[in-house]
Amino acid sequence: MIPRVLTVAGSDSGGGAGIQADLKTMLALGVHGMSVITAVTAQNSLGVQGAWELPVRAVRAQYRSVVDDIGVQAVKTGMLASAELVEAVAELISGTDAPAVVDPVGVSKHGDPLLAASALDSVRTKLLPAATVATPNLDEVAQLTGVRVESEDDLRRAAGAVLEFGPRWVLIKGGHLAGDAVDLLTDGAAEYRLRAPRHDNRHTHGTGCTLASAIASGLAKGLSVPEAVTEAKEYVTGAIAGGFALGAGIGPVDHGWRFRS
Ligand SMILES: Nc1ncnc2c1ncn2[C@@H]1O[C@H](COP(=O)(O)OP(=O)(O)O)[C@@H](O)[C@H]1O
Ligand SMILES: Cc1ncc(COP(=O)(O)OP(=O)(O)O)c(N)n1
Repeated sequence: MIPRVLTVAGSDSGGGAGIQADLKTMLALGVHGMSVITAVTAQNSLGVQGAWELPVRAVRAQYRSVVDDIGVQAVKTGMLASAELVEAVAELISGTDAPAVVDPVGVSKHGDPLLAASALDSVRTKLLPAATVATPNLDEVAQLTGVRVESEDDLRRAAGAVLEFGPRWVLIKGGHLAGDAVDLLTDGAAEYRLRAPRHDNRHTHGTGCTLASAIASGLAKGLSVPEAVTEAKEYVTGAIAGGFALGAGIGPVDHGWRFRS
């Protein structure tokens, strides 16, 4: 049977990040993608013009509809907007027998907030402990732990600080550093550095969502965490190489790059 992956995230009207990026990634990687929408954003290549979260009961209902009938082999979480939604989703994924990839989305590439400041504590104490893999970027690491990553040498310290909150694995995304795009994956014992050449392409909208969804897709297929992250890194690197100049600002990555080569 086709592996089934559920994304619990916000909608990006521009189609580059959020639910739209997740479902495109899942299609490209050969799994059946399903969605629980937590919030709707009015968003394009220039930023986020508006955001509206859904009631907790609407999120719970979507989740139950999917999990209780269709079933899931992996869950990915993205934009959760508020403390109430973070806590509800943490409870839902904790009660589901499937690995969870938690992308602790804080702000968009343009600096627009996608999570209330009052929700940070719930992310630390409820959501991260429920994660099989947490995938913070450097801004999210700083927000959650206070650790500022200035160079590749700081990645291990950042990973240690996130692991303190209880995820089984952490992938620190070094995409915002200069030089090669280096990410660090560790469970506190094993450590992997995933390195890719930096593509000089400003059209990188949706990189984090794409990477996390690709990891969830690999886990749903039965890959180990290091295998799933390695395959996901290759996929997101190809998507960034093909990023589209759509709109006047930062365009989306190319989720369909493998269909074009
Ligand atoms: N210009 C780039 N070239 C190659 N890889 C990149 C580039 N920018 C980001 N990445 C990679 O994309 C993935 C997502 O990272 P990042 O952009 O930091 O996440 P986020 O979208 O959450 O800010 C990581 O694997 C990172 O190393
Ligand atoms: C609805 C929504 N969810 C998440 C994000 C952030 O996505 P990310 O992949 O980190 O991409 P950038 O915003 O950093 O380009 C979002 N923008 N919208």
